[in-house]
Formats: sequence, C-alpha cells, structure tokens
Amino acid sequence: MADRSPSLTRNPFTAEEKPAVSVAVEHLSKSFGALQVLKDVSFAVEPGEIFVLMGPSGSGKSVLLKHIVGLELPTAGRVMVDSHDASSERTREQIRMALVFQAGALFNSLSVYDNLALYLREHQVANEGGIREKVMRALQILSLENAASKLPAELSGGMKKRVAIARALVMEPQLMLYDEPTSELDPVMGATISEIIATLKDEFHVTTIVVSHDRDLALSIADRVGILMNGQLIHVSPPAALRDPHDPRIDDFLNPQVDLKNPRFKKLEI
Ligand SMILES: Nc1ncnc2c1ncn2[C@@H]1O[C@H](COP(=O)(O)OP(=O)(O)OP(=O)(O)O)[C@@H](O)[C@H]1O
Repeated sequence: MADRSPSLTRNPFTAEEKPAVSVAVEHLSKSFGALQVLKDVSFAVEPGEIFVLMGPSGSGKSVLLKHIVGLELPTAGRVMVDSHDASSERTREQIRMALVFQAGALFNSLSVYDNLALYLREHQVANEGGIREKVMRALQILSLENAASKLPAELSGGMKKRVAIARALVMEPQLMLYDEPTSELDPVMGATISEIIATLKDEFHVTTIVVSHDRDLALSIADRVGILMNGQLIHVSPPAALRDPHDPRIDDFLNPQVDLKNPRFKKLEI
C-alpha cells in the first residue's frame, strides 16, 4: 500500500497472539459422481507464507479451497491444518480461518458496520464497545472508515472486496483464503487489493492462500505459485520461475496468444 499505516505493525485486535498455521494437502482426490475434479493433489504451505493457486477455469481451484476450509469432504486423501484434519468440526473451533469469497458474500440488508460486527456478536467475542473498537479498527486498516453506515449496494466493486477482507480480518484469522480477490476490478484496484493481501500477511504473519487468475498478483505477492490443470497440480515454484516457463502448457496459460486462424473456442467441449 502506498500509504502504510504505522499502526499496522502489531496485531490491533488482541494481545493474545495466535501463531500462523501450516497447511498440508496430502494426496487429495475429489469426485462428484463420475467427474473427477481433483487428482492426487499434494502440496504444503508454510506458516506465514503466501501461496497463490492458479489454473484455467474449471481446473478445480475453488473445490480445493473448499476442502481446506472443510466445506467439502475428500473422496481420498486429506488436508491437514497444523496437525488437525481440516474436515473435522474441532479444527474449525480451534483454528481461525477466514475465506474471502469471490463475490464478497456480504449481507445486502446490513450496513458495512453490521456486516463486520455480525461474527463478533454471534460469537460474543466482546461487549458492544469492544466490538465497535474491533470493527472500526478493521475498517481503518482497509481505509473504509467513511463507509461504515453504507449498505453493500452503495459500494463499488473494489470497496465490496475491501469490506469482505475487513470482515475476515475481525475474525483475527491464522489462515486467510481468498477466492479470486481481484476479479472484476480495474488494474489499479487489482494492484491495491494485492498490496492489501501482502500487507496483512507481513504485518499479522497470517498464512495466506489465494486462488487467482491474476498473473500480476501472483508474480508480485506470492512466495510460491502452484498451477492446477485438469485437477492435477502440475507445477509449484517461486513466482520468478514463471517469468520464463519451460512447460508449454504453463506458457500457453500465462501468455496466451490470440490466434484467429485456429481459434480456441472451436475446441471447447461445451
Ligand atoms: N458441488 C459440485 N457438484 C458437482 N460438480 C462440481 C461441484 N463443485 C464444482 N464442481 C465441478 O468441479 C469442476 C471444478 O470447479 P471449480 O469451481 O473448482 O473450478 P475453478 O478452477 O475454481 O474454476 P473458475 O476459475 O472458473 O472459478 C467444474 O467442472 C465444476 O462444474
């Protein structure tokens, strides 16, 4: 962020520091009926790392993300968060994970303030004064103080994404997952969201997994990038290795050429 707030240097929410967690995806396979979406996927994410998962539409990225937060159950294999199985209810009680959905998933009838306060009220995290402090702090970090009383319908796409991130932040997550955080944003707002993700990871040491098609985001903020194609993880490396990919499948995905003589849409199955 161009204007980094100095108060971001410590966790603003709690004296109780929760350590960042590791994530281990171990031989994960998932089928929906006859459709095998994930095929023996394995990788590990270190505590405090930003891991960006890229891949073509339909390659299984969102399904993989849902396994990490326990919203889908594996057909085979498992996902471990620290030493806990991600699919168990207990893991979700012990480890604070926040998923920032592609469309924000804000409650349209609630103000920005109440969208953020909802989780804290439901979990009786603090009294109203304490909740106000946490909500306003999160809004301040995302430069949204002036939007507290607005309804989601009154916000731009970029503001909605920032509200969704602020709402995740009030949960004091040890693990933050983002599903397409820069989709539908102009390049400058996309860069801003990338900066926010990197800043939150730096300042709060939160383990971060981002699913994205955004090559600029991956190259600028990832510690490592994984590429999923057709349900298989075909590549994991630091982003620099993707500037000159040797695998033609990765090159074609990251640097597609428009070819009007041999158009891709003629080869689409659906
Ligand atoms: N609950 C479900 N039941 C049946 N099929 C599903 C289900 N969820 C996902 N799929 C299928 O799994 C495949 C992978 O979907 P997924 O949403 O993970 O792709 P993706 O890589 O995230 O794509 P995109 O980049 O377009 O968001 C798709 O063919 C999708 O139709």
